[in-house]
Amino acid sequence: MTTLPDWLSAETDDAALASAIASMAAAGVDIAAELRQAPISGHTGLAGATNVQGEAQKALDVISNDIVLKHLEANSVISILISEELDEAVDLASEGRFIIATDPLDGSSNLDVNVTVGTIFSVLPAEGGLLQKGTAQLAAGYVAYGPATSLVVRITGKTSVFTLDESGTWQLTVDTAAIPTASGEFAINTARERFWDAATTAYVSESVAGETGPAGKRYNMRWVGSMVADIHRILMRGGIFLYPLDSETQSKGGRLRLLYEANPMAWLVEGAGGRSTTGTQSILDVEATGIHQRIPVILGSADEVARIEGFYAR
Ligand SMILES: O=P(O)(O)OC[C@H]1O[C@](O)(COP(=O)(O)O)[C@@H](O)[C@@H]1O
Ligand SMILES: [Mg+2]
Ligand SMILES: [Mg+2]
Repeated sequence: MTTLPDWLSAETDDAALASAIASMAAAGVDIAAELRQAPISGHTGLAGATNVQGEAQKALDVISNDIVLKHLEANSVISILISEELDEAVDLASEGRFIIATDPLDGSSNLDVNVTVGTIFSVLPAEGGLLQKGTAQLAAGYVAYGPATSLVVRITGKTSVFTLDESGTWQLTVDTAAIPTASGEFAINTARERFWDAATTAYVSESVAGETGPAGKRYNMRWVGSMVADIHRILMRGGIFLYPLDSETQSKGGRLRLLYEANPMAWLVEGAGGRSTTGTQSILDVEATGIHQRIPVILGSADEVARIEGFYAR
């Protein structure tokens, strides 16, 4: 049995980096325990506050953020925490070497219906400052709280998947995730069609036309509404996830956040042989201009990402 500590020591000689990842994995174990009890403890509802993005916080958004903060405060290698739920970056250990950017609870609109949610994190070098490109990441990961609790993690090599066992140990269940190059599954919120740009409209209508259209192949559509769940499906069996820039999100720059949603997911998807783009450039090359910056996100099977890039290039 390969456990997370074995994997970490095989993937990096940097014990401090390994401990930063282990702290996020430990936070995931605690958040999983909260989520299992949430309908009983009554924590699925609103917290009564809004975050810096103007979104109503769920009680579990706040609880998950507090759990992450507790684990990171206890680890002297962590210098700064950036979180979806915190307006400003939080200074932790002054000598710490790493910044963690996190979405402590992704997909929280799915909490009251018992559908998979997640915790996403990115590890950056402290010396690079708050605003770094995705290419500067030292590691990234997410925890998916579904029928099984999964931890997906990558330092700079392969993307691996762990499953939480009954004793609270992360056991390696997929050594090297490999996203199939070709796929017939796309994920997009089609209720936003009236806001889409020409490239997105063309990509989706060609997909929906299936084997009788120009794509010459049948497609299926899936949209969980939790990015972690949609990306986990793509990591395990291929597909493409799209939250493109549209006329409604244009003024904000997009819907999803660069530092703690797009960058870590792009890091993991690319480690599994998939691709990432905003439509016009690699997500990992986007200059960060704010800790809560939003960007358009397209991720997944290489052939499908290339197909939509073709529409953006026209
Ligand atoms: O409401 P929509 O348009 O379906 O958007 C869903 C997307 O928003 C998110 O819920 C945003 O994340 P948070 O729940 O962390 O705010 C993603 O997980 C998901 O992909
Ligand atoms: Mg999110
Ligand atoms: Mg969130």
